Amino acid sequence: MNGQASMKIGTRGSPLALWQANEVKRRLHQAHPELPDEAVEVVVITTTGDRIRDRALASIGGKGLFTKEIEEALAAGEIDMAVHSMKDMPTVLPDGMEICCLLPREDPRDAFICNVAEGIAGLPHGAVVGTASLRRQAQVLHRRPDLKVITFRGNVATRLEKLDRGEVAATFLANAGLIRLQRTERITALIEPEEMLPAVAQGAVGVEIRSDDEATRERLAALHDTETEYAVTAERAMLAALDGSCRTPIAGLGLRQADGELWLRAEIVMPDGSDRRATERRGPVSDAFRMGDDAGQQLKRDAGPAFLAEIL
Ligand SMILES: NCc1[nH]cc(CCC(=O)O)c1CC(=O)O
Repeated sequence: MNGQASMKIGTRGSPLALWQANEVKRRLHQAHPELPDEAVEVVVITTTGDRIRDRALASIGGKGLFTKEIEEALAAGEIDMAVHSMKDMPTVLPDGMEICCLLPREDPRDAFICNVAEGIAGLPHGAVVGTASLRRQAQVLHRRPDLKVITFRGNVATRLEKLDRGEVAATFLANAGLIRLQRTERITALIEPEEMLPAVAQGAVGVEIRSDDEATRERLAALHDTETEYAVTAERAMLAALDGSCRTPIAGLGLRQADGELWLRAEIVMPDGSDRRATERRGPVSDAFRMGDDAGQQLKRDAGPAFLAEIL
């Protein structure tokens, strides 16, 4: 930071994004108590993804719908850092940008929210489930081919209202988001990874900077969580090997085991639930990237061109 200029944190304006940006601000002040409150400023940036409300994001295609405008502001020096849900981050960042900091990961599990059943298995035959996530759609249809999945967008509050109006029997949301927005009272059940493997990097918040901005990098170093880095590195390497994104039916979760090894599980599922490929790896955390890349390559080989054409 030079002179009197404040550090600017760029973020989307959704309640969840704002919470995450303010959490980075809070942690910056905690790590650097000498920083006055006004030295760190949260700047809201509207993205293409925020403007599109009426269509399934998956049908629009293109990566980085929620990151493009924010990265442009970062490149232009209008902001000094961008706070993102790592789940929504493309695997390839623009030249000159990097994620230098990951906050300690929140619970990566999905939450099942429903007014008529205790879990997926208890849903009535043919029940309607709402989700905007191709991954959740594919996974729930794989388990329950009789269910009907409809596209379900909007922020957390909007989705819960639609559920209460009976538009759908159930929906899924990331537990991490519900915890951050203090809406966990709406959770019917948390879904174990064995039942529904979460999205790559779900629950992880990352901070992106310009690679040449040493001052901001140093400030953020105190906030970085290496445990989160191991898991997210393996998961994102797997996603990158498949050339996937948060809009593809790909799931992955790295967990540190009691013996210190990293355990990575990964799966790809046909959007209609009709087919699934899964693999796992165990190894030292120093191999996180290689394990993820290897798992992704294997899923690619196992699936073959026809399967891949359906999911990418
Ligand atoms: N794609 C939207 C999105 N991006 C991150 C989260 C939740 C928070 C997180 O995973 O860190 C959500 C909402 C959801 O999937 O329920």
